[in-house]
Amino acid sequence: MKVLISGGGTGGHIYPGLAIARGLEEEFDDLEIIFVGTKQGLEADIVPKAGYDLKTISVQGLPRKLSLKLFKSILKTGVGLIEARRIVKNFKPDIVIGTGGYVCGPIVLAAALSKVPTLIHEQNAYPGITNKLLSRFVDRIALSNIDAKKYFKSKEKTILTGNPIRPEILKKDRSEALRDLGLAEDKKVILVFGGSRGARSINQAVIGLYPKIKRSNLQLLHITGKQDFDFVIEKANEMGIKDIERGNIMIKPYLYNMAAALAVANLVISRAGATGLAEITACGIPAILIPYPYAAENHQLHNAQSLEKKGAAKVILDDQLTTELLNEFINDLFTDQEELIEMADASKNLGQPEAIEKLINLIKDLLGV
Ligand SMILES: CC(=O)N[C@H]1[C@@H](OP(=O)(O)OP(=O)(O)OC[C@H]2O[C@@H](n3ccc(=O)[nH]c3=O)[C@H](O)[C@@H]2O)O[C@H](CO)[C@@H](O)[C@@H]1O
Repeated sequence: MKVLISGGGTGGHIYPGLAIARGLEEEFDDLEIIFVGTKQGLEADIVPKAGYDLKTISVQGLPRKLSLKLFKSILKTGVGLIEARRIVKNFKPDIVIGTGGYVCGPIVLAAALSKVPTLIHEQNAYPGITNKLLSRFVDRIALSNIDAKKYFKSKEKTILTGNPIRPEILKKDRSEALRDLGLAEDKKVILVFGGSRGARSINQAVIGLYPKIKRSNLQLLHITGKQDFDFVIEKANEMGIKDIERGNIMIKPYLYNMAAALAVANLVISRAGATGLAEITACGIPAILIPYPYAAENHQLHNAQSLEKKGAAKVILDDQLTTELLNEFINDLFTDQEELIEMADASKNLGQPEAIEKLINLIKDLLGV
């Protein structure tokens, strides 16, 4: 069976595609999978590292305003559509799956026009523009959140599946993960990450925690995002925290082994992207969430509040984030372990580890196998 998966731009769109690929591999023996993305998106780095072939097309997001840039983008999308048609014609997929990001536009459209079965997956309660446009052409629209349904005209095509998690995330053993990461067995771990690209405001507030964490019996695994890594290291050096791989603080630009990080985390501090939250809850980790304030329709605030309401997370607004406030939250949570345990239970209750199975069943239905 040949499967073409497209999703790109940020990790939140790519990892659900990788989860589907892994899920299909567990189900089918005779499988050929390729991914389609752009050279500029994070997929160009992540997908080959995950062991899959990535074909690229030239496409870029359309600016909302009338401008020369809009004209150029339309032209590029036209070229992308020709490239996408060629890929579909040559690869002859049995199904094409889009997991969001503008790169899915040409490839899923080219497949639908060639009568190849198509499925798109929407991670957010507020759908992305590409998925909204594609919804008219595709066979099925898988949703992570039922709130997204109202935004799609073809409601009969929608089906609630949840957000698929890479199977390795659910299987990772904590002791093995601690060894993989080089962290100590006897200290609790706080995992910090600002989505797939990092978050400057979170990094700045977390840097302020270093001196205290250094002296505490907590360990900090701080994933800064590639852009901020040098800046964070410089600040750490200025604070005299040179031995960054030892004194309770580990700083990384990006982690390809997120399964290990999630297996060891006793608390997560992060943005509130839908894919990250699906992983955090599937692993039952309590969280302090700082939603990205400029996400479309403020959907990260919506994501974060739905965890907060169920007792799985604390929410700090980006403009109120300070080292002192973070410190206070961390102190309270690690002093009152009972609350941390309750939050972990609430988080676990929200997790949907079965989402991957639902998606695989949907794919099987579409293929009639
Ligand atoms: C700014 C913005 O609009 N962000 C959107 C983007 O977030 P973003 O791309 O940041 O996605 P998420 O936070 O949802 O997920 C991050 C993903 O990257 C992985 N990861 C992260 C860091 C790392 O070092 N290694 C690693 O593997 C995580 O395990 C997770 O799978 O897509 C999400 C899903 O459509 C949306 O909900 C977010 O609102």
